[in-house]
Amino acid sequence: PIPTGRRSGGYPPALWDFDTIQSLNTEYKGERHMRREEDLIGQVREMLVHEVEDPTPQLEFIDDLHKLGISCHFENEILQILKSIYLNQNYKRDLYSTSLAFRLLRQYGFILPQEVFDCFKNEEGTDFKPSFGRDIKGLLQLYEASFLSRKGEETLQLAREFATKILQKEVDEREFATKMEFPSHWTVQMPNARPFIDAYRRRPDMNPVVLELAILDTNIVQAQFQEELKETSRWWESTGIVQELPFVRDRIVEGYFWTIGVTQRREHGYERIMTAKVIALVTCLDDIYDVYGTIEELQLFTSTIQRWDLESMKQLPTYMQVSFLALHNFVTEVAYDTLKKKGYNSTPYLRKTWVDLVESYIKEATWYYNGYKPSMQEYLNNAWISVGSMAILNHLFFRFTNERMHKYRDMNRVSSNIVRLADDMGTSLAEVERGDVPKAIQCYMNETNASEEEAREYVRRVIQEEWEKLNTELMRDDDDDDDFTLSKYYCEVVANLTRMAQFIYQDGSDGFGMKDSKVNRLLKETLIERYE
Ligand SMILES: CC1=CC[C@H](N(C)C)CC1
Ligand SMILES: [Mg+2]
Ligand SMILES: [Mg+2]
Ligand SMILES: [Mg+2]
Ligand SMILES: [Mg+2]
Repeated sequence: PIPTGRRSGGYPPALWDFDTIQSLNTEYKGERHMRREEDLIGQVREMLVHEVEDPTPQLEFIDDLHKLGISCHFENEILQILKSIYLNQNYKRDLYSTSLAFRLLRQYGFILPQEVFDCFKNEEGTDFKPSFGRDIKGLLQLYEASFLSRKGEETLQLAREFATKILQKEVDEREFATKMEFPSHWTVQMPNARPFIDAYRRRPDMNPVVLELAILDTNIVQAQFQEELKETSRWWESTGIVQELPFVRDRIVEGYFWTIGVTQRREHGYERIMTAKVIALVTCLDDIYDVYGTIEELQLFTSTIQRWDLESMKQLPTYMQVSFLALHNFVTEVAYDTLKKKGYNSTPYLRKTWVDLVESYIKEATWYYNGYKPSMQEYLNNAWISVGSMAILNHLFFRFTNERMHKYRDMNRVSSNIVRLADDMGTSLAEVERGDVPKAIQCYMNETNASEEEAREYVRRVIQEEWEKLNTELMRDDDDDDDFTLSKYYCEVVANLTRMAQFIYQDGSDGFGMKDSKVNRLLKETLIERYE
């Protein structure tokens, strides 16, 4: 056996200490700024009109508002415009306009059929007409639209292949590589808003009122995020986990940053703070099982959590008592808030979430201890749970739906598969190096003798296929929701959690606390530095 326990995860210390976090400040809490923002929102609202001959400029405007991070102020107007385009089918029939309309309509729930692209295909319908190969602007939009495909939509598969083949040659390699990794549909909104504002302000068609609103809004929402981060940091400090478990990743700022990708809606502060706590607890438990606990201690810890009783704690080492009690208190706090808000007791479901998580952890720890190398499928059947996304989704579930659990099962699992694969693409080399169960890349290499690059290519293909399944679930328009809005919010956070994992672990790096990463620069811009 390979002894588990008492290793180091090699994780650098926290980048911000408690006092630094608590001292964060910004002038954008003042009434003056709120009034100016309301005035600018009113002016921009006037620009959103839906009785127009050619809706393409409006579609481009909606796309800009989303990427500038301010679309949430114009939700009703945007839905009105898209609904009228969907009903009147009055978008222009060129490749660019059709592709743009297709993507935005589907993203907002108006499911345009893939047949709208038939007029661009050859007589046999076997491919797109070669003449469209010269329309780079249209091809880029067609490429973007292809990421809205559901299972079995061959025309969109054709569209992606047709566009990719030509764009790879025509468009500057680096720019297209970025587009390949982050098509709009896979791009999370809030952490990317500031780079988009930077680009927008240099555009010849930049609208000064829209720009002023985007700049003001990013500073105002940062003030709100900072207050939520301070509250999260006070909780993290109060658990004493950093003192009692010095080997654990101290990443409360990165954990909170994750949540602004999950939901950027101003009214979801409670959900962001709750999710940041879940991420901190998941990370703490992950490091206990992966790095520090001996196999005997881990077995004891797992049975205490399965029994969920405070009595059996005394058999645990102190560091496990602290983390179990912190977890127990958190679940009690959340269940209490849900009871007050929704009138029912979610404790049994939340408990099961954490029991499922640690049972997936002890399975990996036992595999590692026995030197067992699971097949890719066997590994994933457990690892969609052990990555931790289900802990987040199950806590958010009770805030955003009044539904029965089974309705979202497929969507949850597909999202978690992608989160797991993205996590492994970014972290598994270091984890396996330090000593951890073989992750997706290693499992595939063990199973097929493939090289690491071939394994990464395979994982990227699986992520694409999983997104098609996710799109299929997200666009399922069964109208049995007893509360459509809450269900829409839940579907939104599932898609955004997926996007945020791809963002954090982008280009195969671990953005969760590696200070020189692009992710950390965007974190500082979004949470710490004011935007000039
Ligand atoms: C969704 C999610 C995935 C993996 C993260 N790591 C850091 C444990 C925690 C949150
Ligand atoms: Mg780990
Ligand atoms: Mg782990
Ligand atoms: Mg992990
Ligand atoms: Mg990992």
